[in-house]
Amino acid sequence: MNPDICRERENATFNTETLTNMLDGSAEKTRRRREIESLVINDPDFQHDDPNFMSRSERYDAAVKKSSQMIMKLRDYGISDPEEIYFYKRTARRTFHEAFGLHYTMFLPTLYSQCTPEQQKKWLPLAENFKALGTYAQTELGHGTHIRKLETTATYDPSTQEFVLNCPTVSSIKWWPGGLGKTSNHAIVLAQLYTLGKCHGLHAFIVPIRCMKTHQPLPGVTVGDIGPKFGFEEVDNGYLKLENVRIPRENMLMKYAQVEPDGSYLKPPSDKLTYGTMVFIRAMIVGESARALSKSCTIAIRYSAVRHQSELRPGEPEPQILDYQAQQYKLFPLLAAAYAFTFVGQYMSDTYHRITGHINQGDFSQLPELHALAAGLKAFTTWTANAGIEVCRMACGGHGYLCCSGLPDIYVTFTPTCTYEGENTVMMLQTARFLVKCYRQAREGQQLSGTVSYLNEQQRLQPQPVSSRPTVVNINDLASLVEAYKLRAAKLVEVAAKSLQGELQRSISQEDAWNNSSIELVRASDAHCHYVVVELFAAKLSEISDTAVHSVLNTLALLYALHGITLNSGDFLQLSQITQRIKALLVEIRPNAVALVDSFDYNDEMLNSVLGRYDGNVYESMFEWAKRSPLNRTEVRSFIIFNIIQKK
Ligand SMILES: CCCCCCCCCCCCCCCCCCCCCC(=O)SCCNC(=O)CCNC(=O)[C@H](O)C(C)(C)COP(=O)(O)OP(=O)(O)OC[C@H]1O[C@@H](n2cnc3c(N)ncnc32)[C@H](O)[C@@H]1OP(=O)(O)O
Ligand SMILES: Cc1cc2nc3c(=O)[nH]c(=O)nc-3n(C[C@H](O)[C@H](O)[C@H](O)COP(=O)(O)OP(=O)(O)OC[C@H]3O[C@@H](n4cnc5c(N)ncnc54)[C@H](O)[C@@H]3O)c2cc1C
Repeated sequence: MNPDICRERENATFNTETLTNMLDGSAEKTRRRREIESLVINDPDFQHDDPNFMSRSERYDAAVKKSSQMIMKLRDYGISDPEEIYFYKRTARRTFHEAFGLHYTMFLPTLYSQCTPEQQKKWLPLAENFKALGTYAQTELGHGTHIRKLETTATYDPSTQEFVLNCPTVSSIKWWPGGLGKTSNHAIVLAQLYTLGKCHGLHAFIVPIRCMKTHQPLPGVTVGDIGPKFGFEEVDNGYLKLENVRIPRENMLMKYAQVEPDGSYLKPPSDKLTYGTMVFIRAMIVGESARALSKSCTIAIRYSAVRHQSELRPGEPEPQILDYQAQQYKLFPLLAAAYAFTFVGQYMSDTYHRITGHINQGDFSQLPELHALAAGLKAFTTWTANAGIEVCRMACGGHGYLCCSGLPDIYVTFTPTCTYEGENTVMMLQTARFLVKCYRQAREGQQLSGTVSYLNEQQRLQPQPVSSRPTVVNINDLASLVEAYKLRAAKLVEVAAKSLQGELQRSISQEDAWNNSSIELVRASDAHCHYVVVELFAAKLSEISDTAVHSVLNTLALLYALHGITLNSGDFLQLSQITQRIKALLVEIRPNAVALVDSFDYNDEMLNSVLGRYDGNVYESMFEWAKRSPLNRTEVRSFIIFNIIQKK
């Protein structure tokens, strides 16, 4: 064990186990999570080669093998609780995606949420037993964001009681779905429904694409892999062209909208229910942001504790790079964000399950808020985490650029979360749409509840000009900082609403007014989400009874809130003390930095980083890793070089 890292742990002011238990929910939950993780870590079947030394095809094959092994083993162990399955899989996957990822994250959830009981009876046993291996095929070459314009059609033929599916143009070819290229034999296809000559918009259909016996593409189906990408090398994101593919009427997901045998159409209670799976994944991605950022911080902070570089004082030994204020300023606000997002992720998951419970009972009243919250927080947390991973990588200097640091893999695997499941700017604009609507309702005297209830105060604040509103009062008091964020959000929602109003007064169309105000609208959403994160972090503190843990998390929460103010200082009144206070907080956090990342409790196998190793023995491991590079298998690799040298 590296002596520096041992000393860091000895000097921590709190018990890491207590904090880990809190993050997991209880000591028992920590015990069970670790038990599940050790099933993977101690399993010789999961000691695969490092994917970085494999070709793309080898990576895909290994990912398929791993996915099928996971299915068998989960069955053998009798693990069926979704959360426990998730723990098992994320340990086995490590930083990467799994070959059957879309089957779990989108195909199955769509079947659970959008099938009638009869459809569930047919499809769930097939899907849960992996006979029907599925993906979610929505995006087309021409459209990913604006899904109302998708071109794939499903036309009902009452004479045979079938839908006929077609991708009529090049731009309508389905493009991107994970697991579509080579793995899946079924797809949930989103298509424009036509019945009795009328288009009823997007609906979801279960489409068999490959033979369940031979795995060959079915007649009318052209399907394949879209080629190498920025990351996701083990995933066969695919294309799909459907030409007169017939499926039975029962293959339309009919929990909400229905097509009767004679072709008559029954409307759903809300046409946005077809978008339900996207809301689910957006809600879950918030927690994924926390995990990607906490892993990156674990690597960068542990490494910064063992890396010595430069001189602080002449003649003295080189200090740990974690002692440089500039290094702390890069990493500790990210560490604080990782904790904040962990709590926000838990909140988002709870909120999703609570509101979907109401939706299942027929109460759709909270759907708009759920959509706005999931869209906004997905965008807010993925943007921050995405940028933060890169900061962590650069904070490791040159070694951060090596794949064995783990950071490049975390980055390329995480960065598409800013794009998939709703491009982030577009998601922020969806949240803004909700906020502006709420703002107008509040102005009309309606009492708002939930995360937007602060907009009720617009009325009270109305006579005051925006610039004279109170701002940060006490920079050491979290409640006061929450208030400052609340006022900033209220102010920026008002600015956006007024911009819209101003544009409309110039008698331009609603749509153009919206486009001309989109910078203000995105800023309003960003401010709203930032407020929600600070609020939830502060609320979490009130649940913590352990004094030492409370104290260190309070320091992190203050840093998160104050750092956010300095990044957006134009929106707050500038307070000269804030930078000084931030510097003091960095000093406070310094002795606990390693213990705070230890509390995330990532074991070495999951972290997969030579720089972030628990024992801090980074240099020995880097050398061992380098020796395994395929280029080192022979001393003379390229005979071209050899020939050149010989000619000289
Ligand atoms: C911890 C333990 C846990 C245990 C369990 C753990 C298990 C799981 C673990 C999971 C780990 C995670 C990792 C994931 C990795 C997976 C890889 C994923 C791969 C990626 C897959 C994909 O990438 S798959 C394609 C996604 N592709 C989009 O994402 C398209 C975006 N594009 C749109 O989504 C629409 O195009 C867009 C823009 C809204 C406009 O839609 P539009 O034109 O129809 O609507 P308008 O804008 O006109 O709005 C009209 C009104 O609809 C309202 N509204 C709109 N949407 C609504 C909605 N969803 N719900 C309610 N209301 C909605 C709106 O608010 C308006 O309301 P109002 O009128 O009242 O104002
Ligand atoms: C790794 C990966 C996996 C994926 N997996 C799947 C999958 O399994 N299934 C599936 O169906 N899809 C999948 N996708 C596709 C993904 O959902 C889309 O790429 C995503 O929804 C964004 O759509 P787009 O590509 O059309 O971007 P575009 O909408 O073309 O975005 C390009 C730019 O235009 C801007 N823009 C677009 N519309 C607006 C607007 N209204 N206002 C302001 N700015 C706007 C955006 O902000 C962005 O800057 C995947 C994508 C990736 C990268």
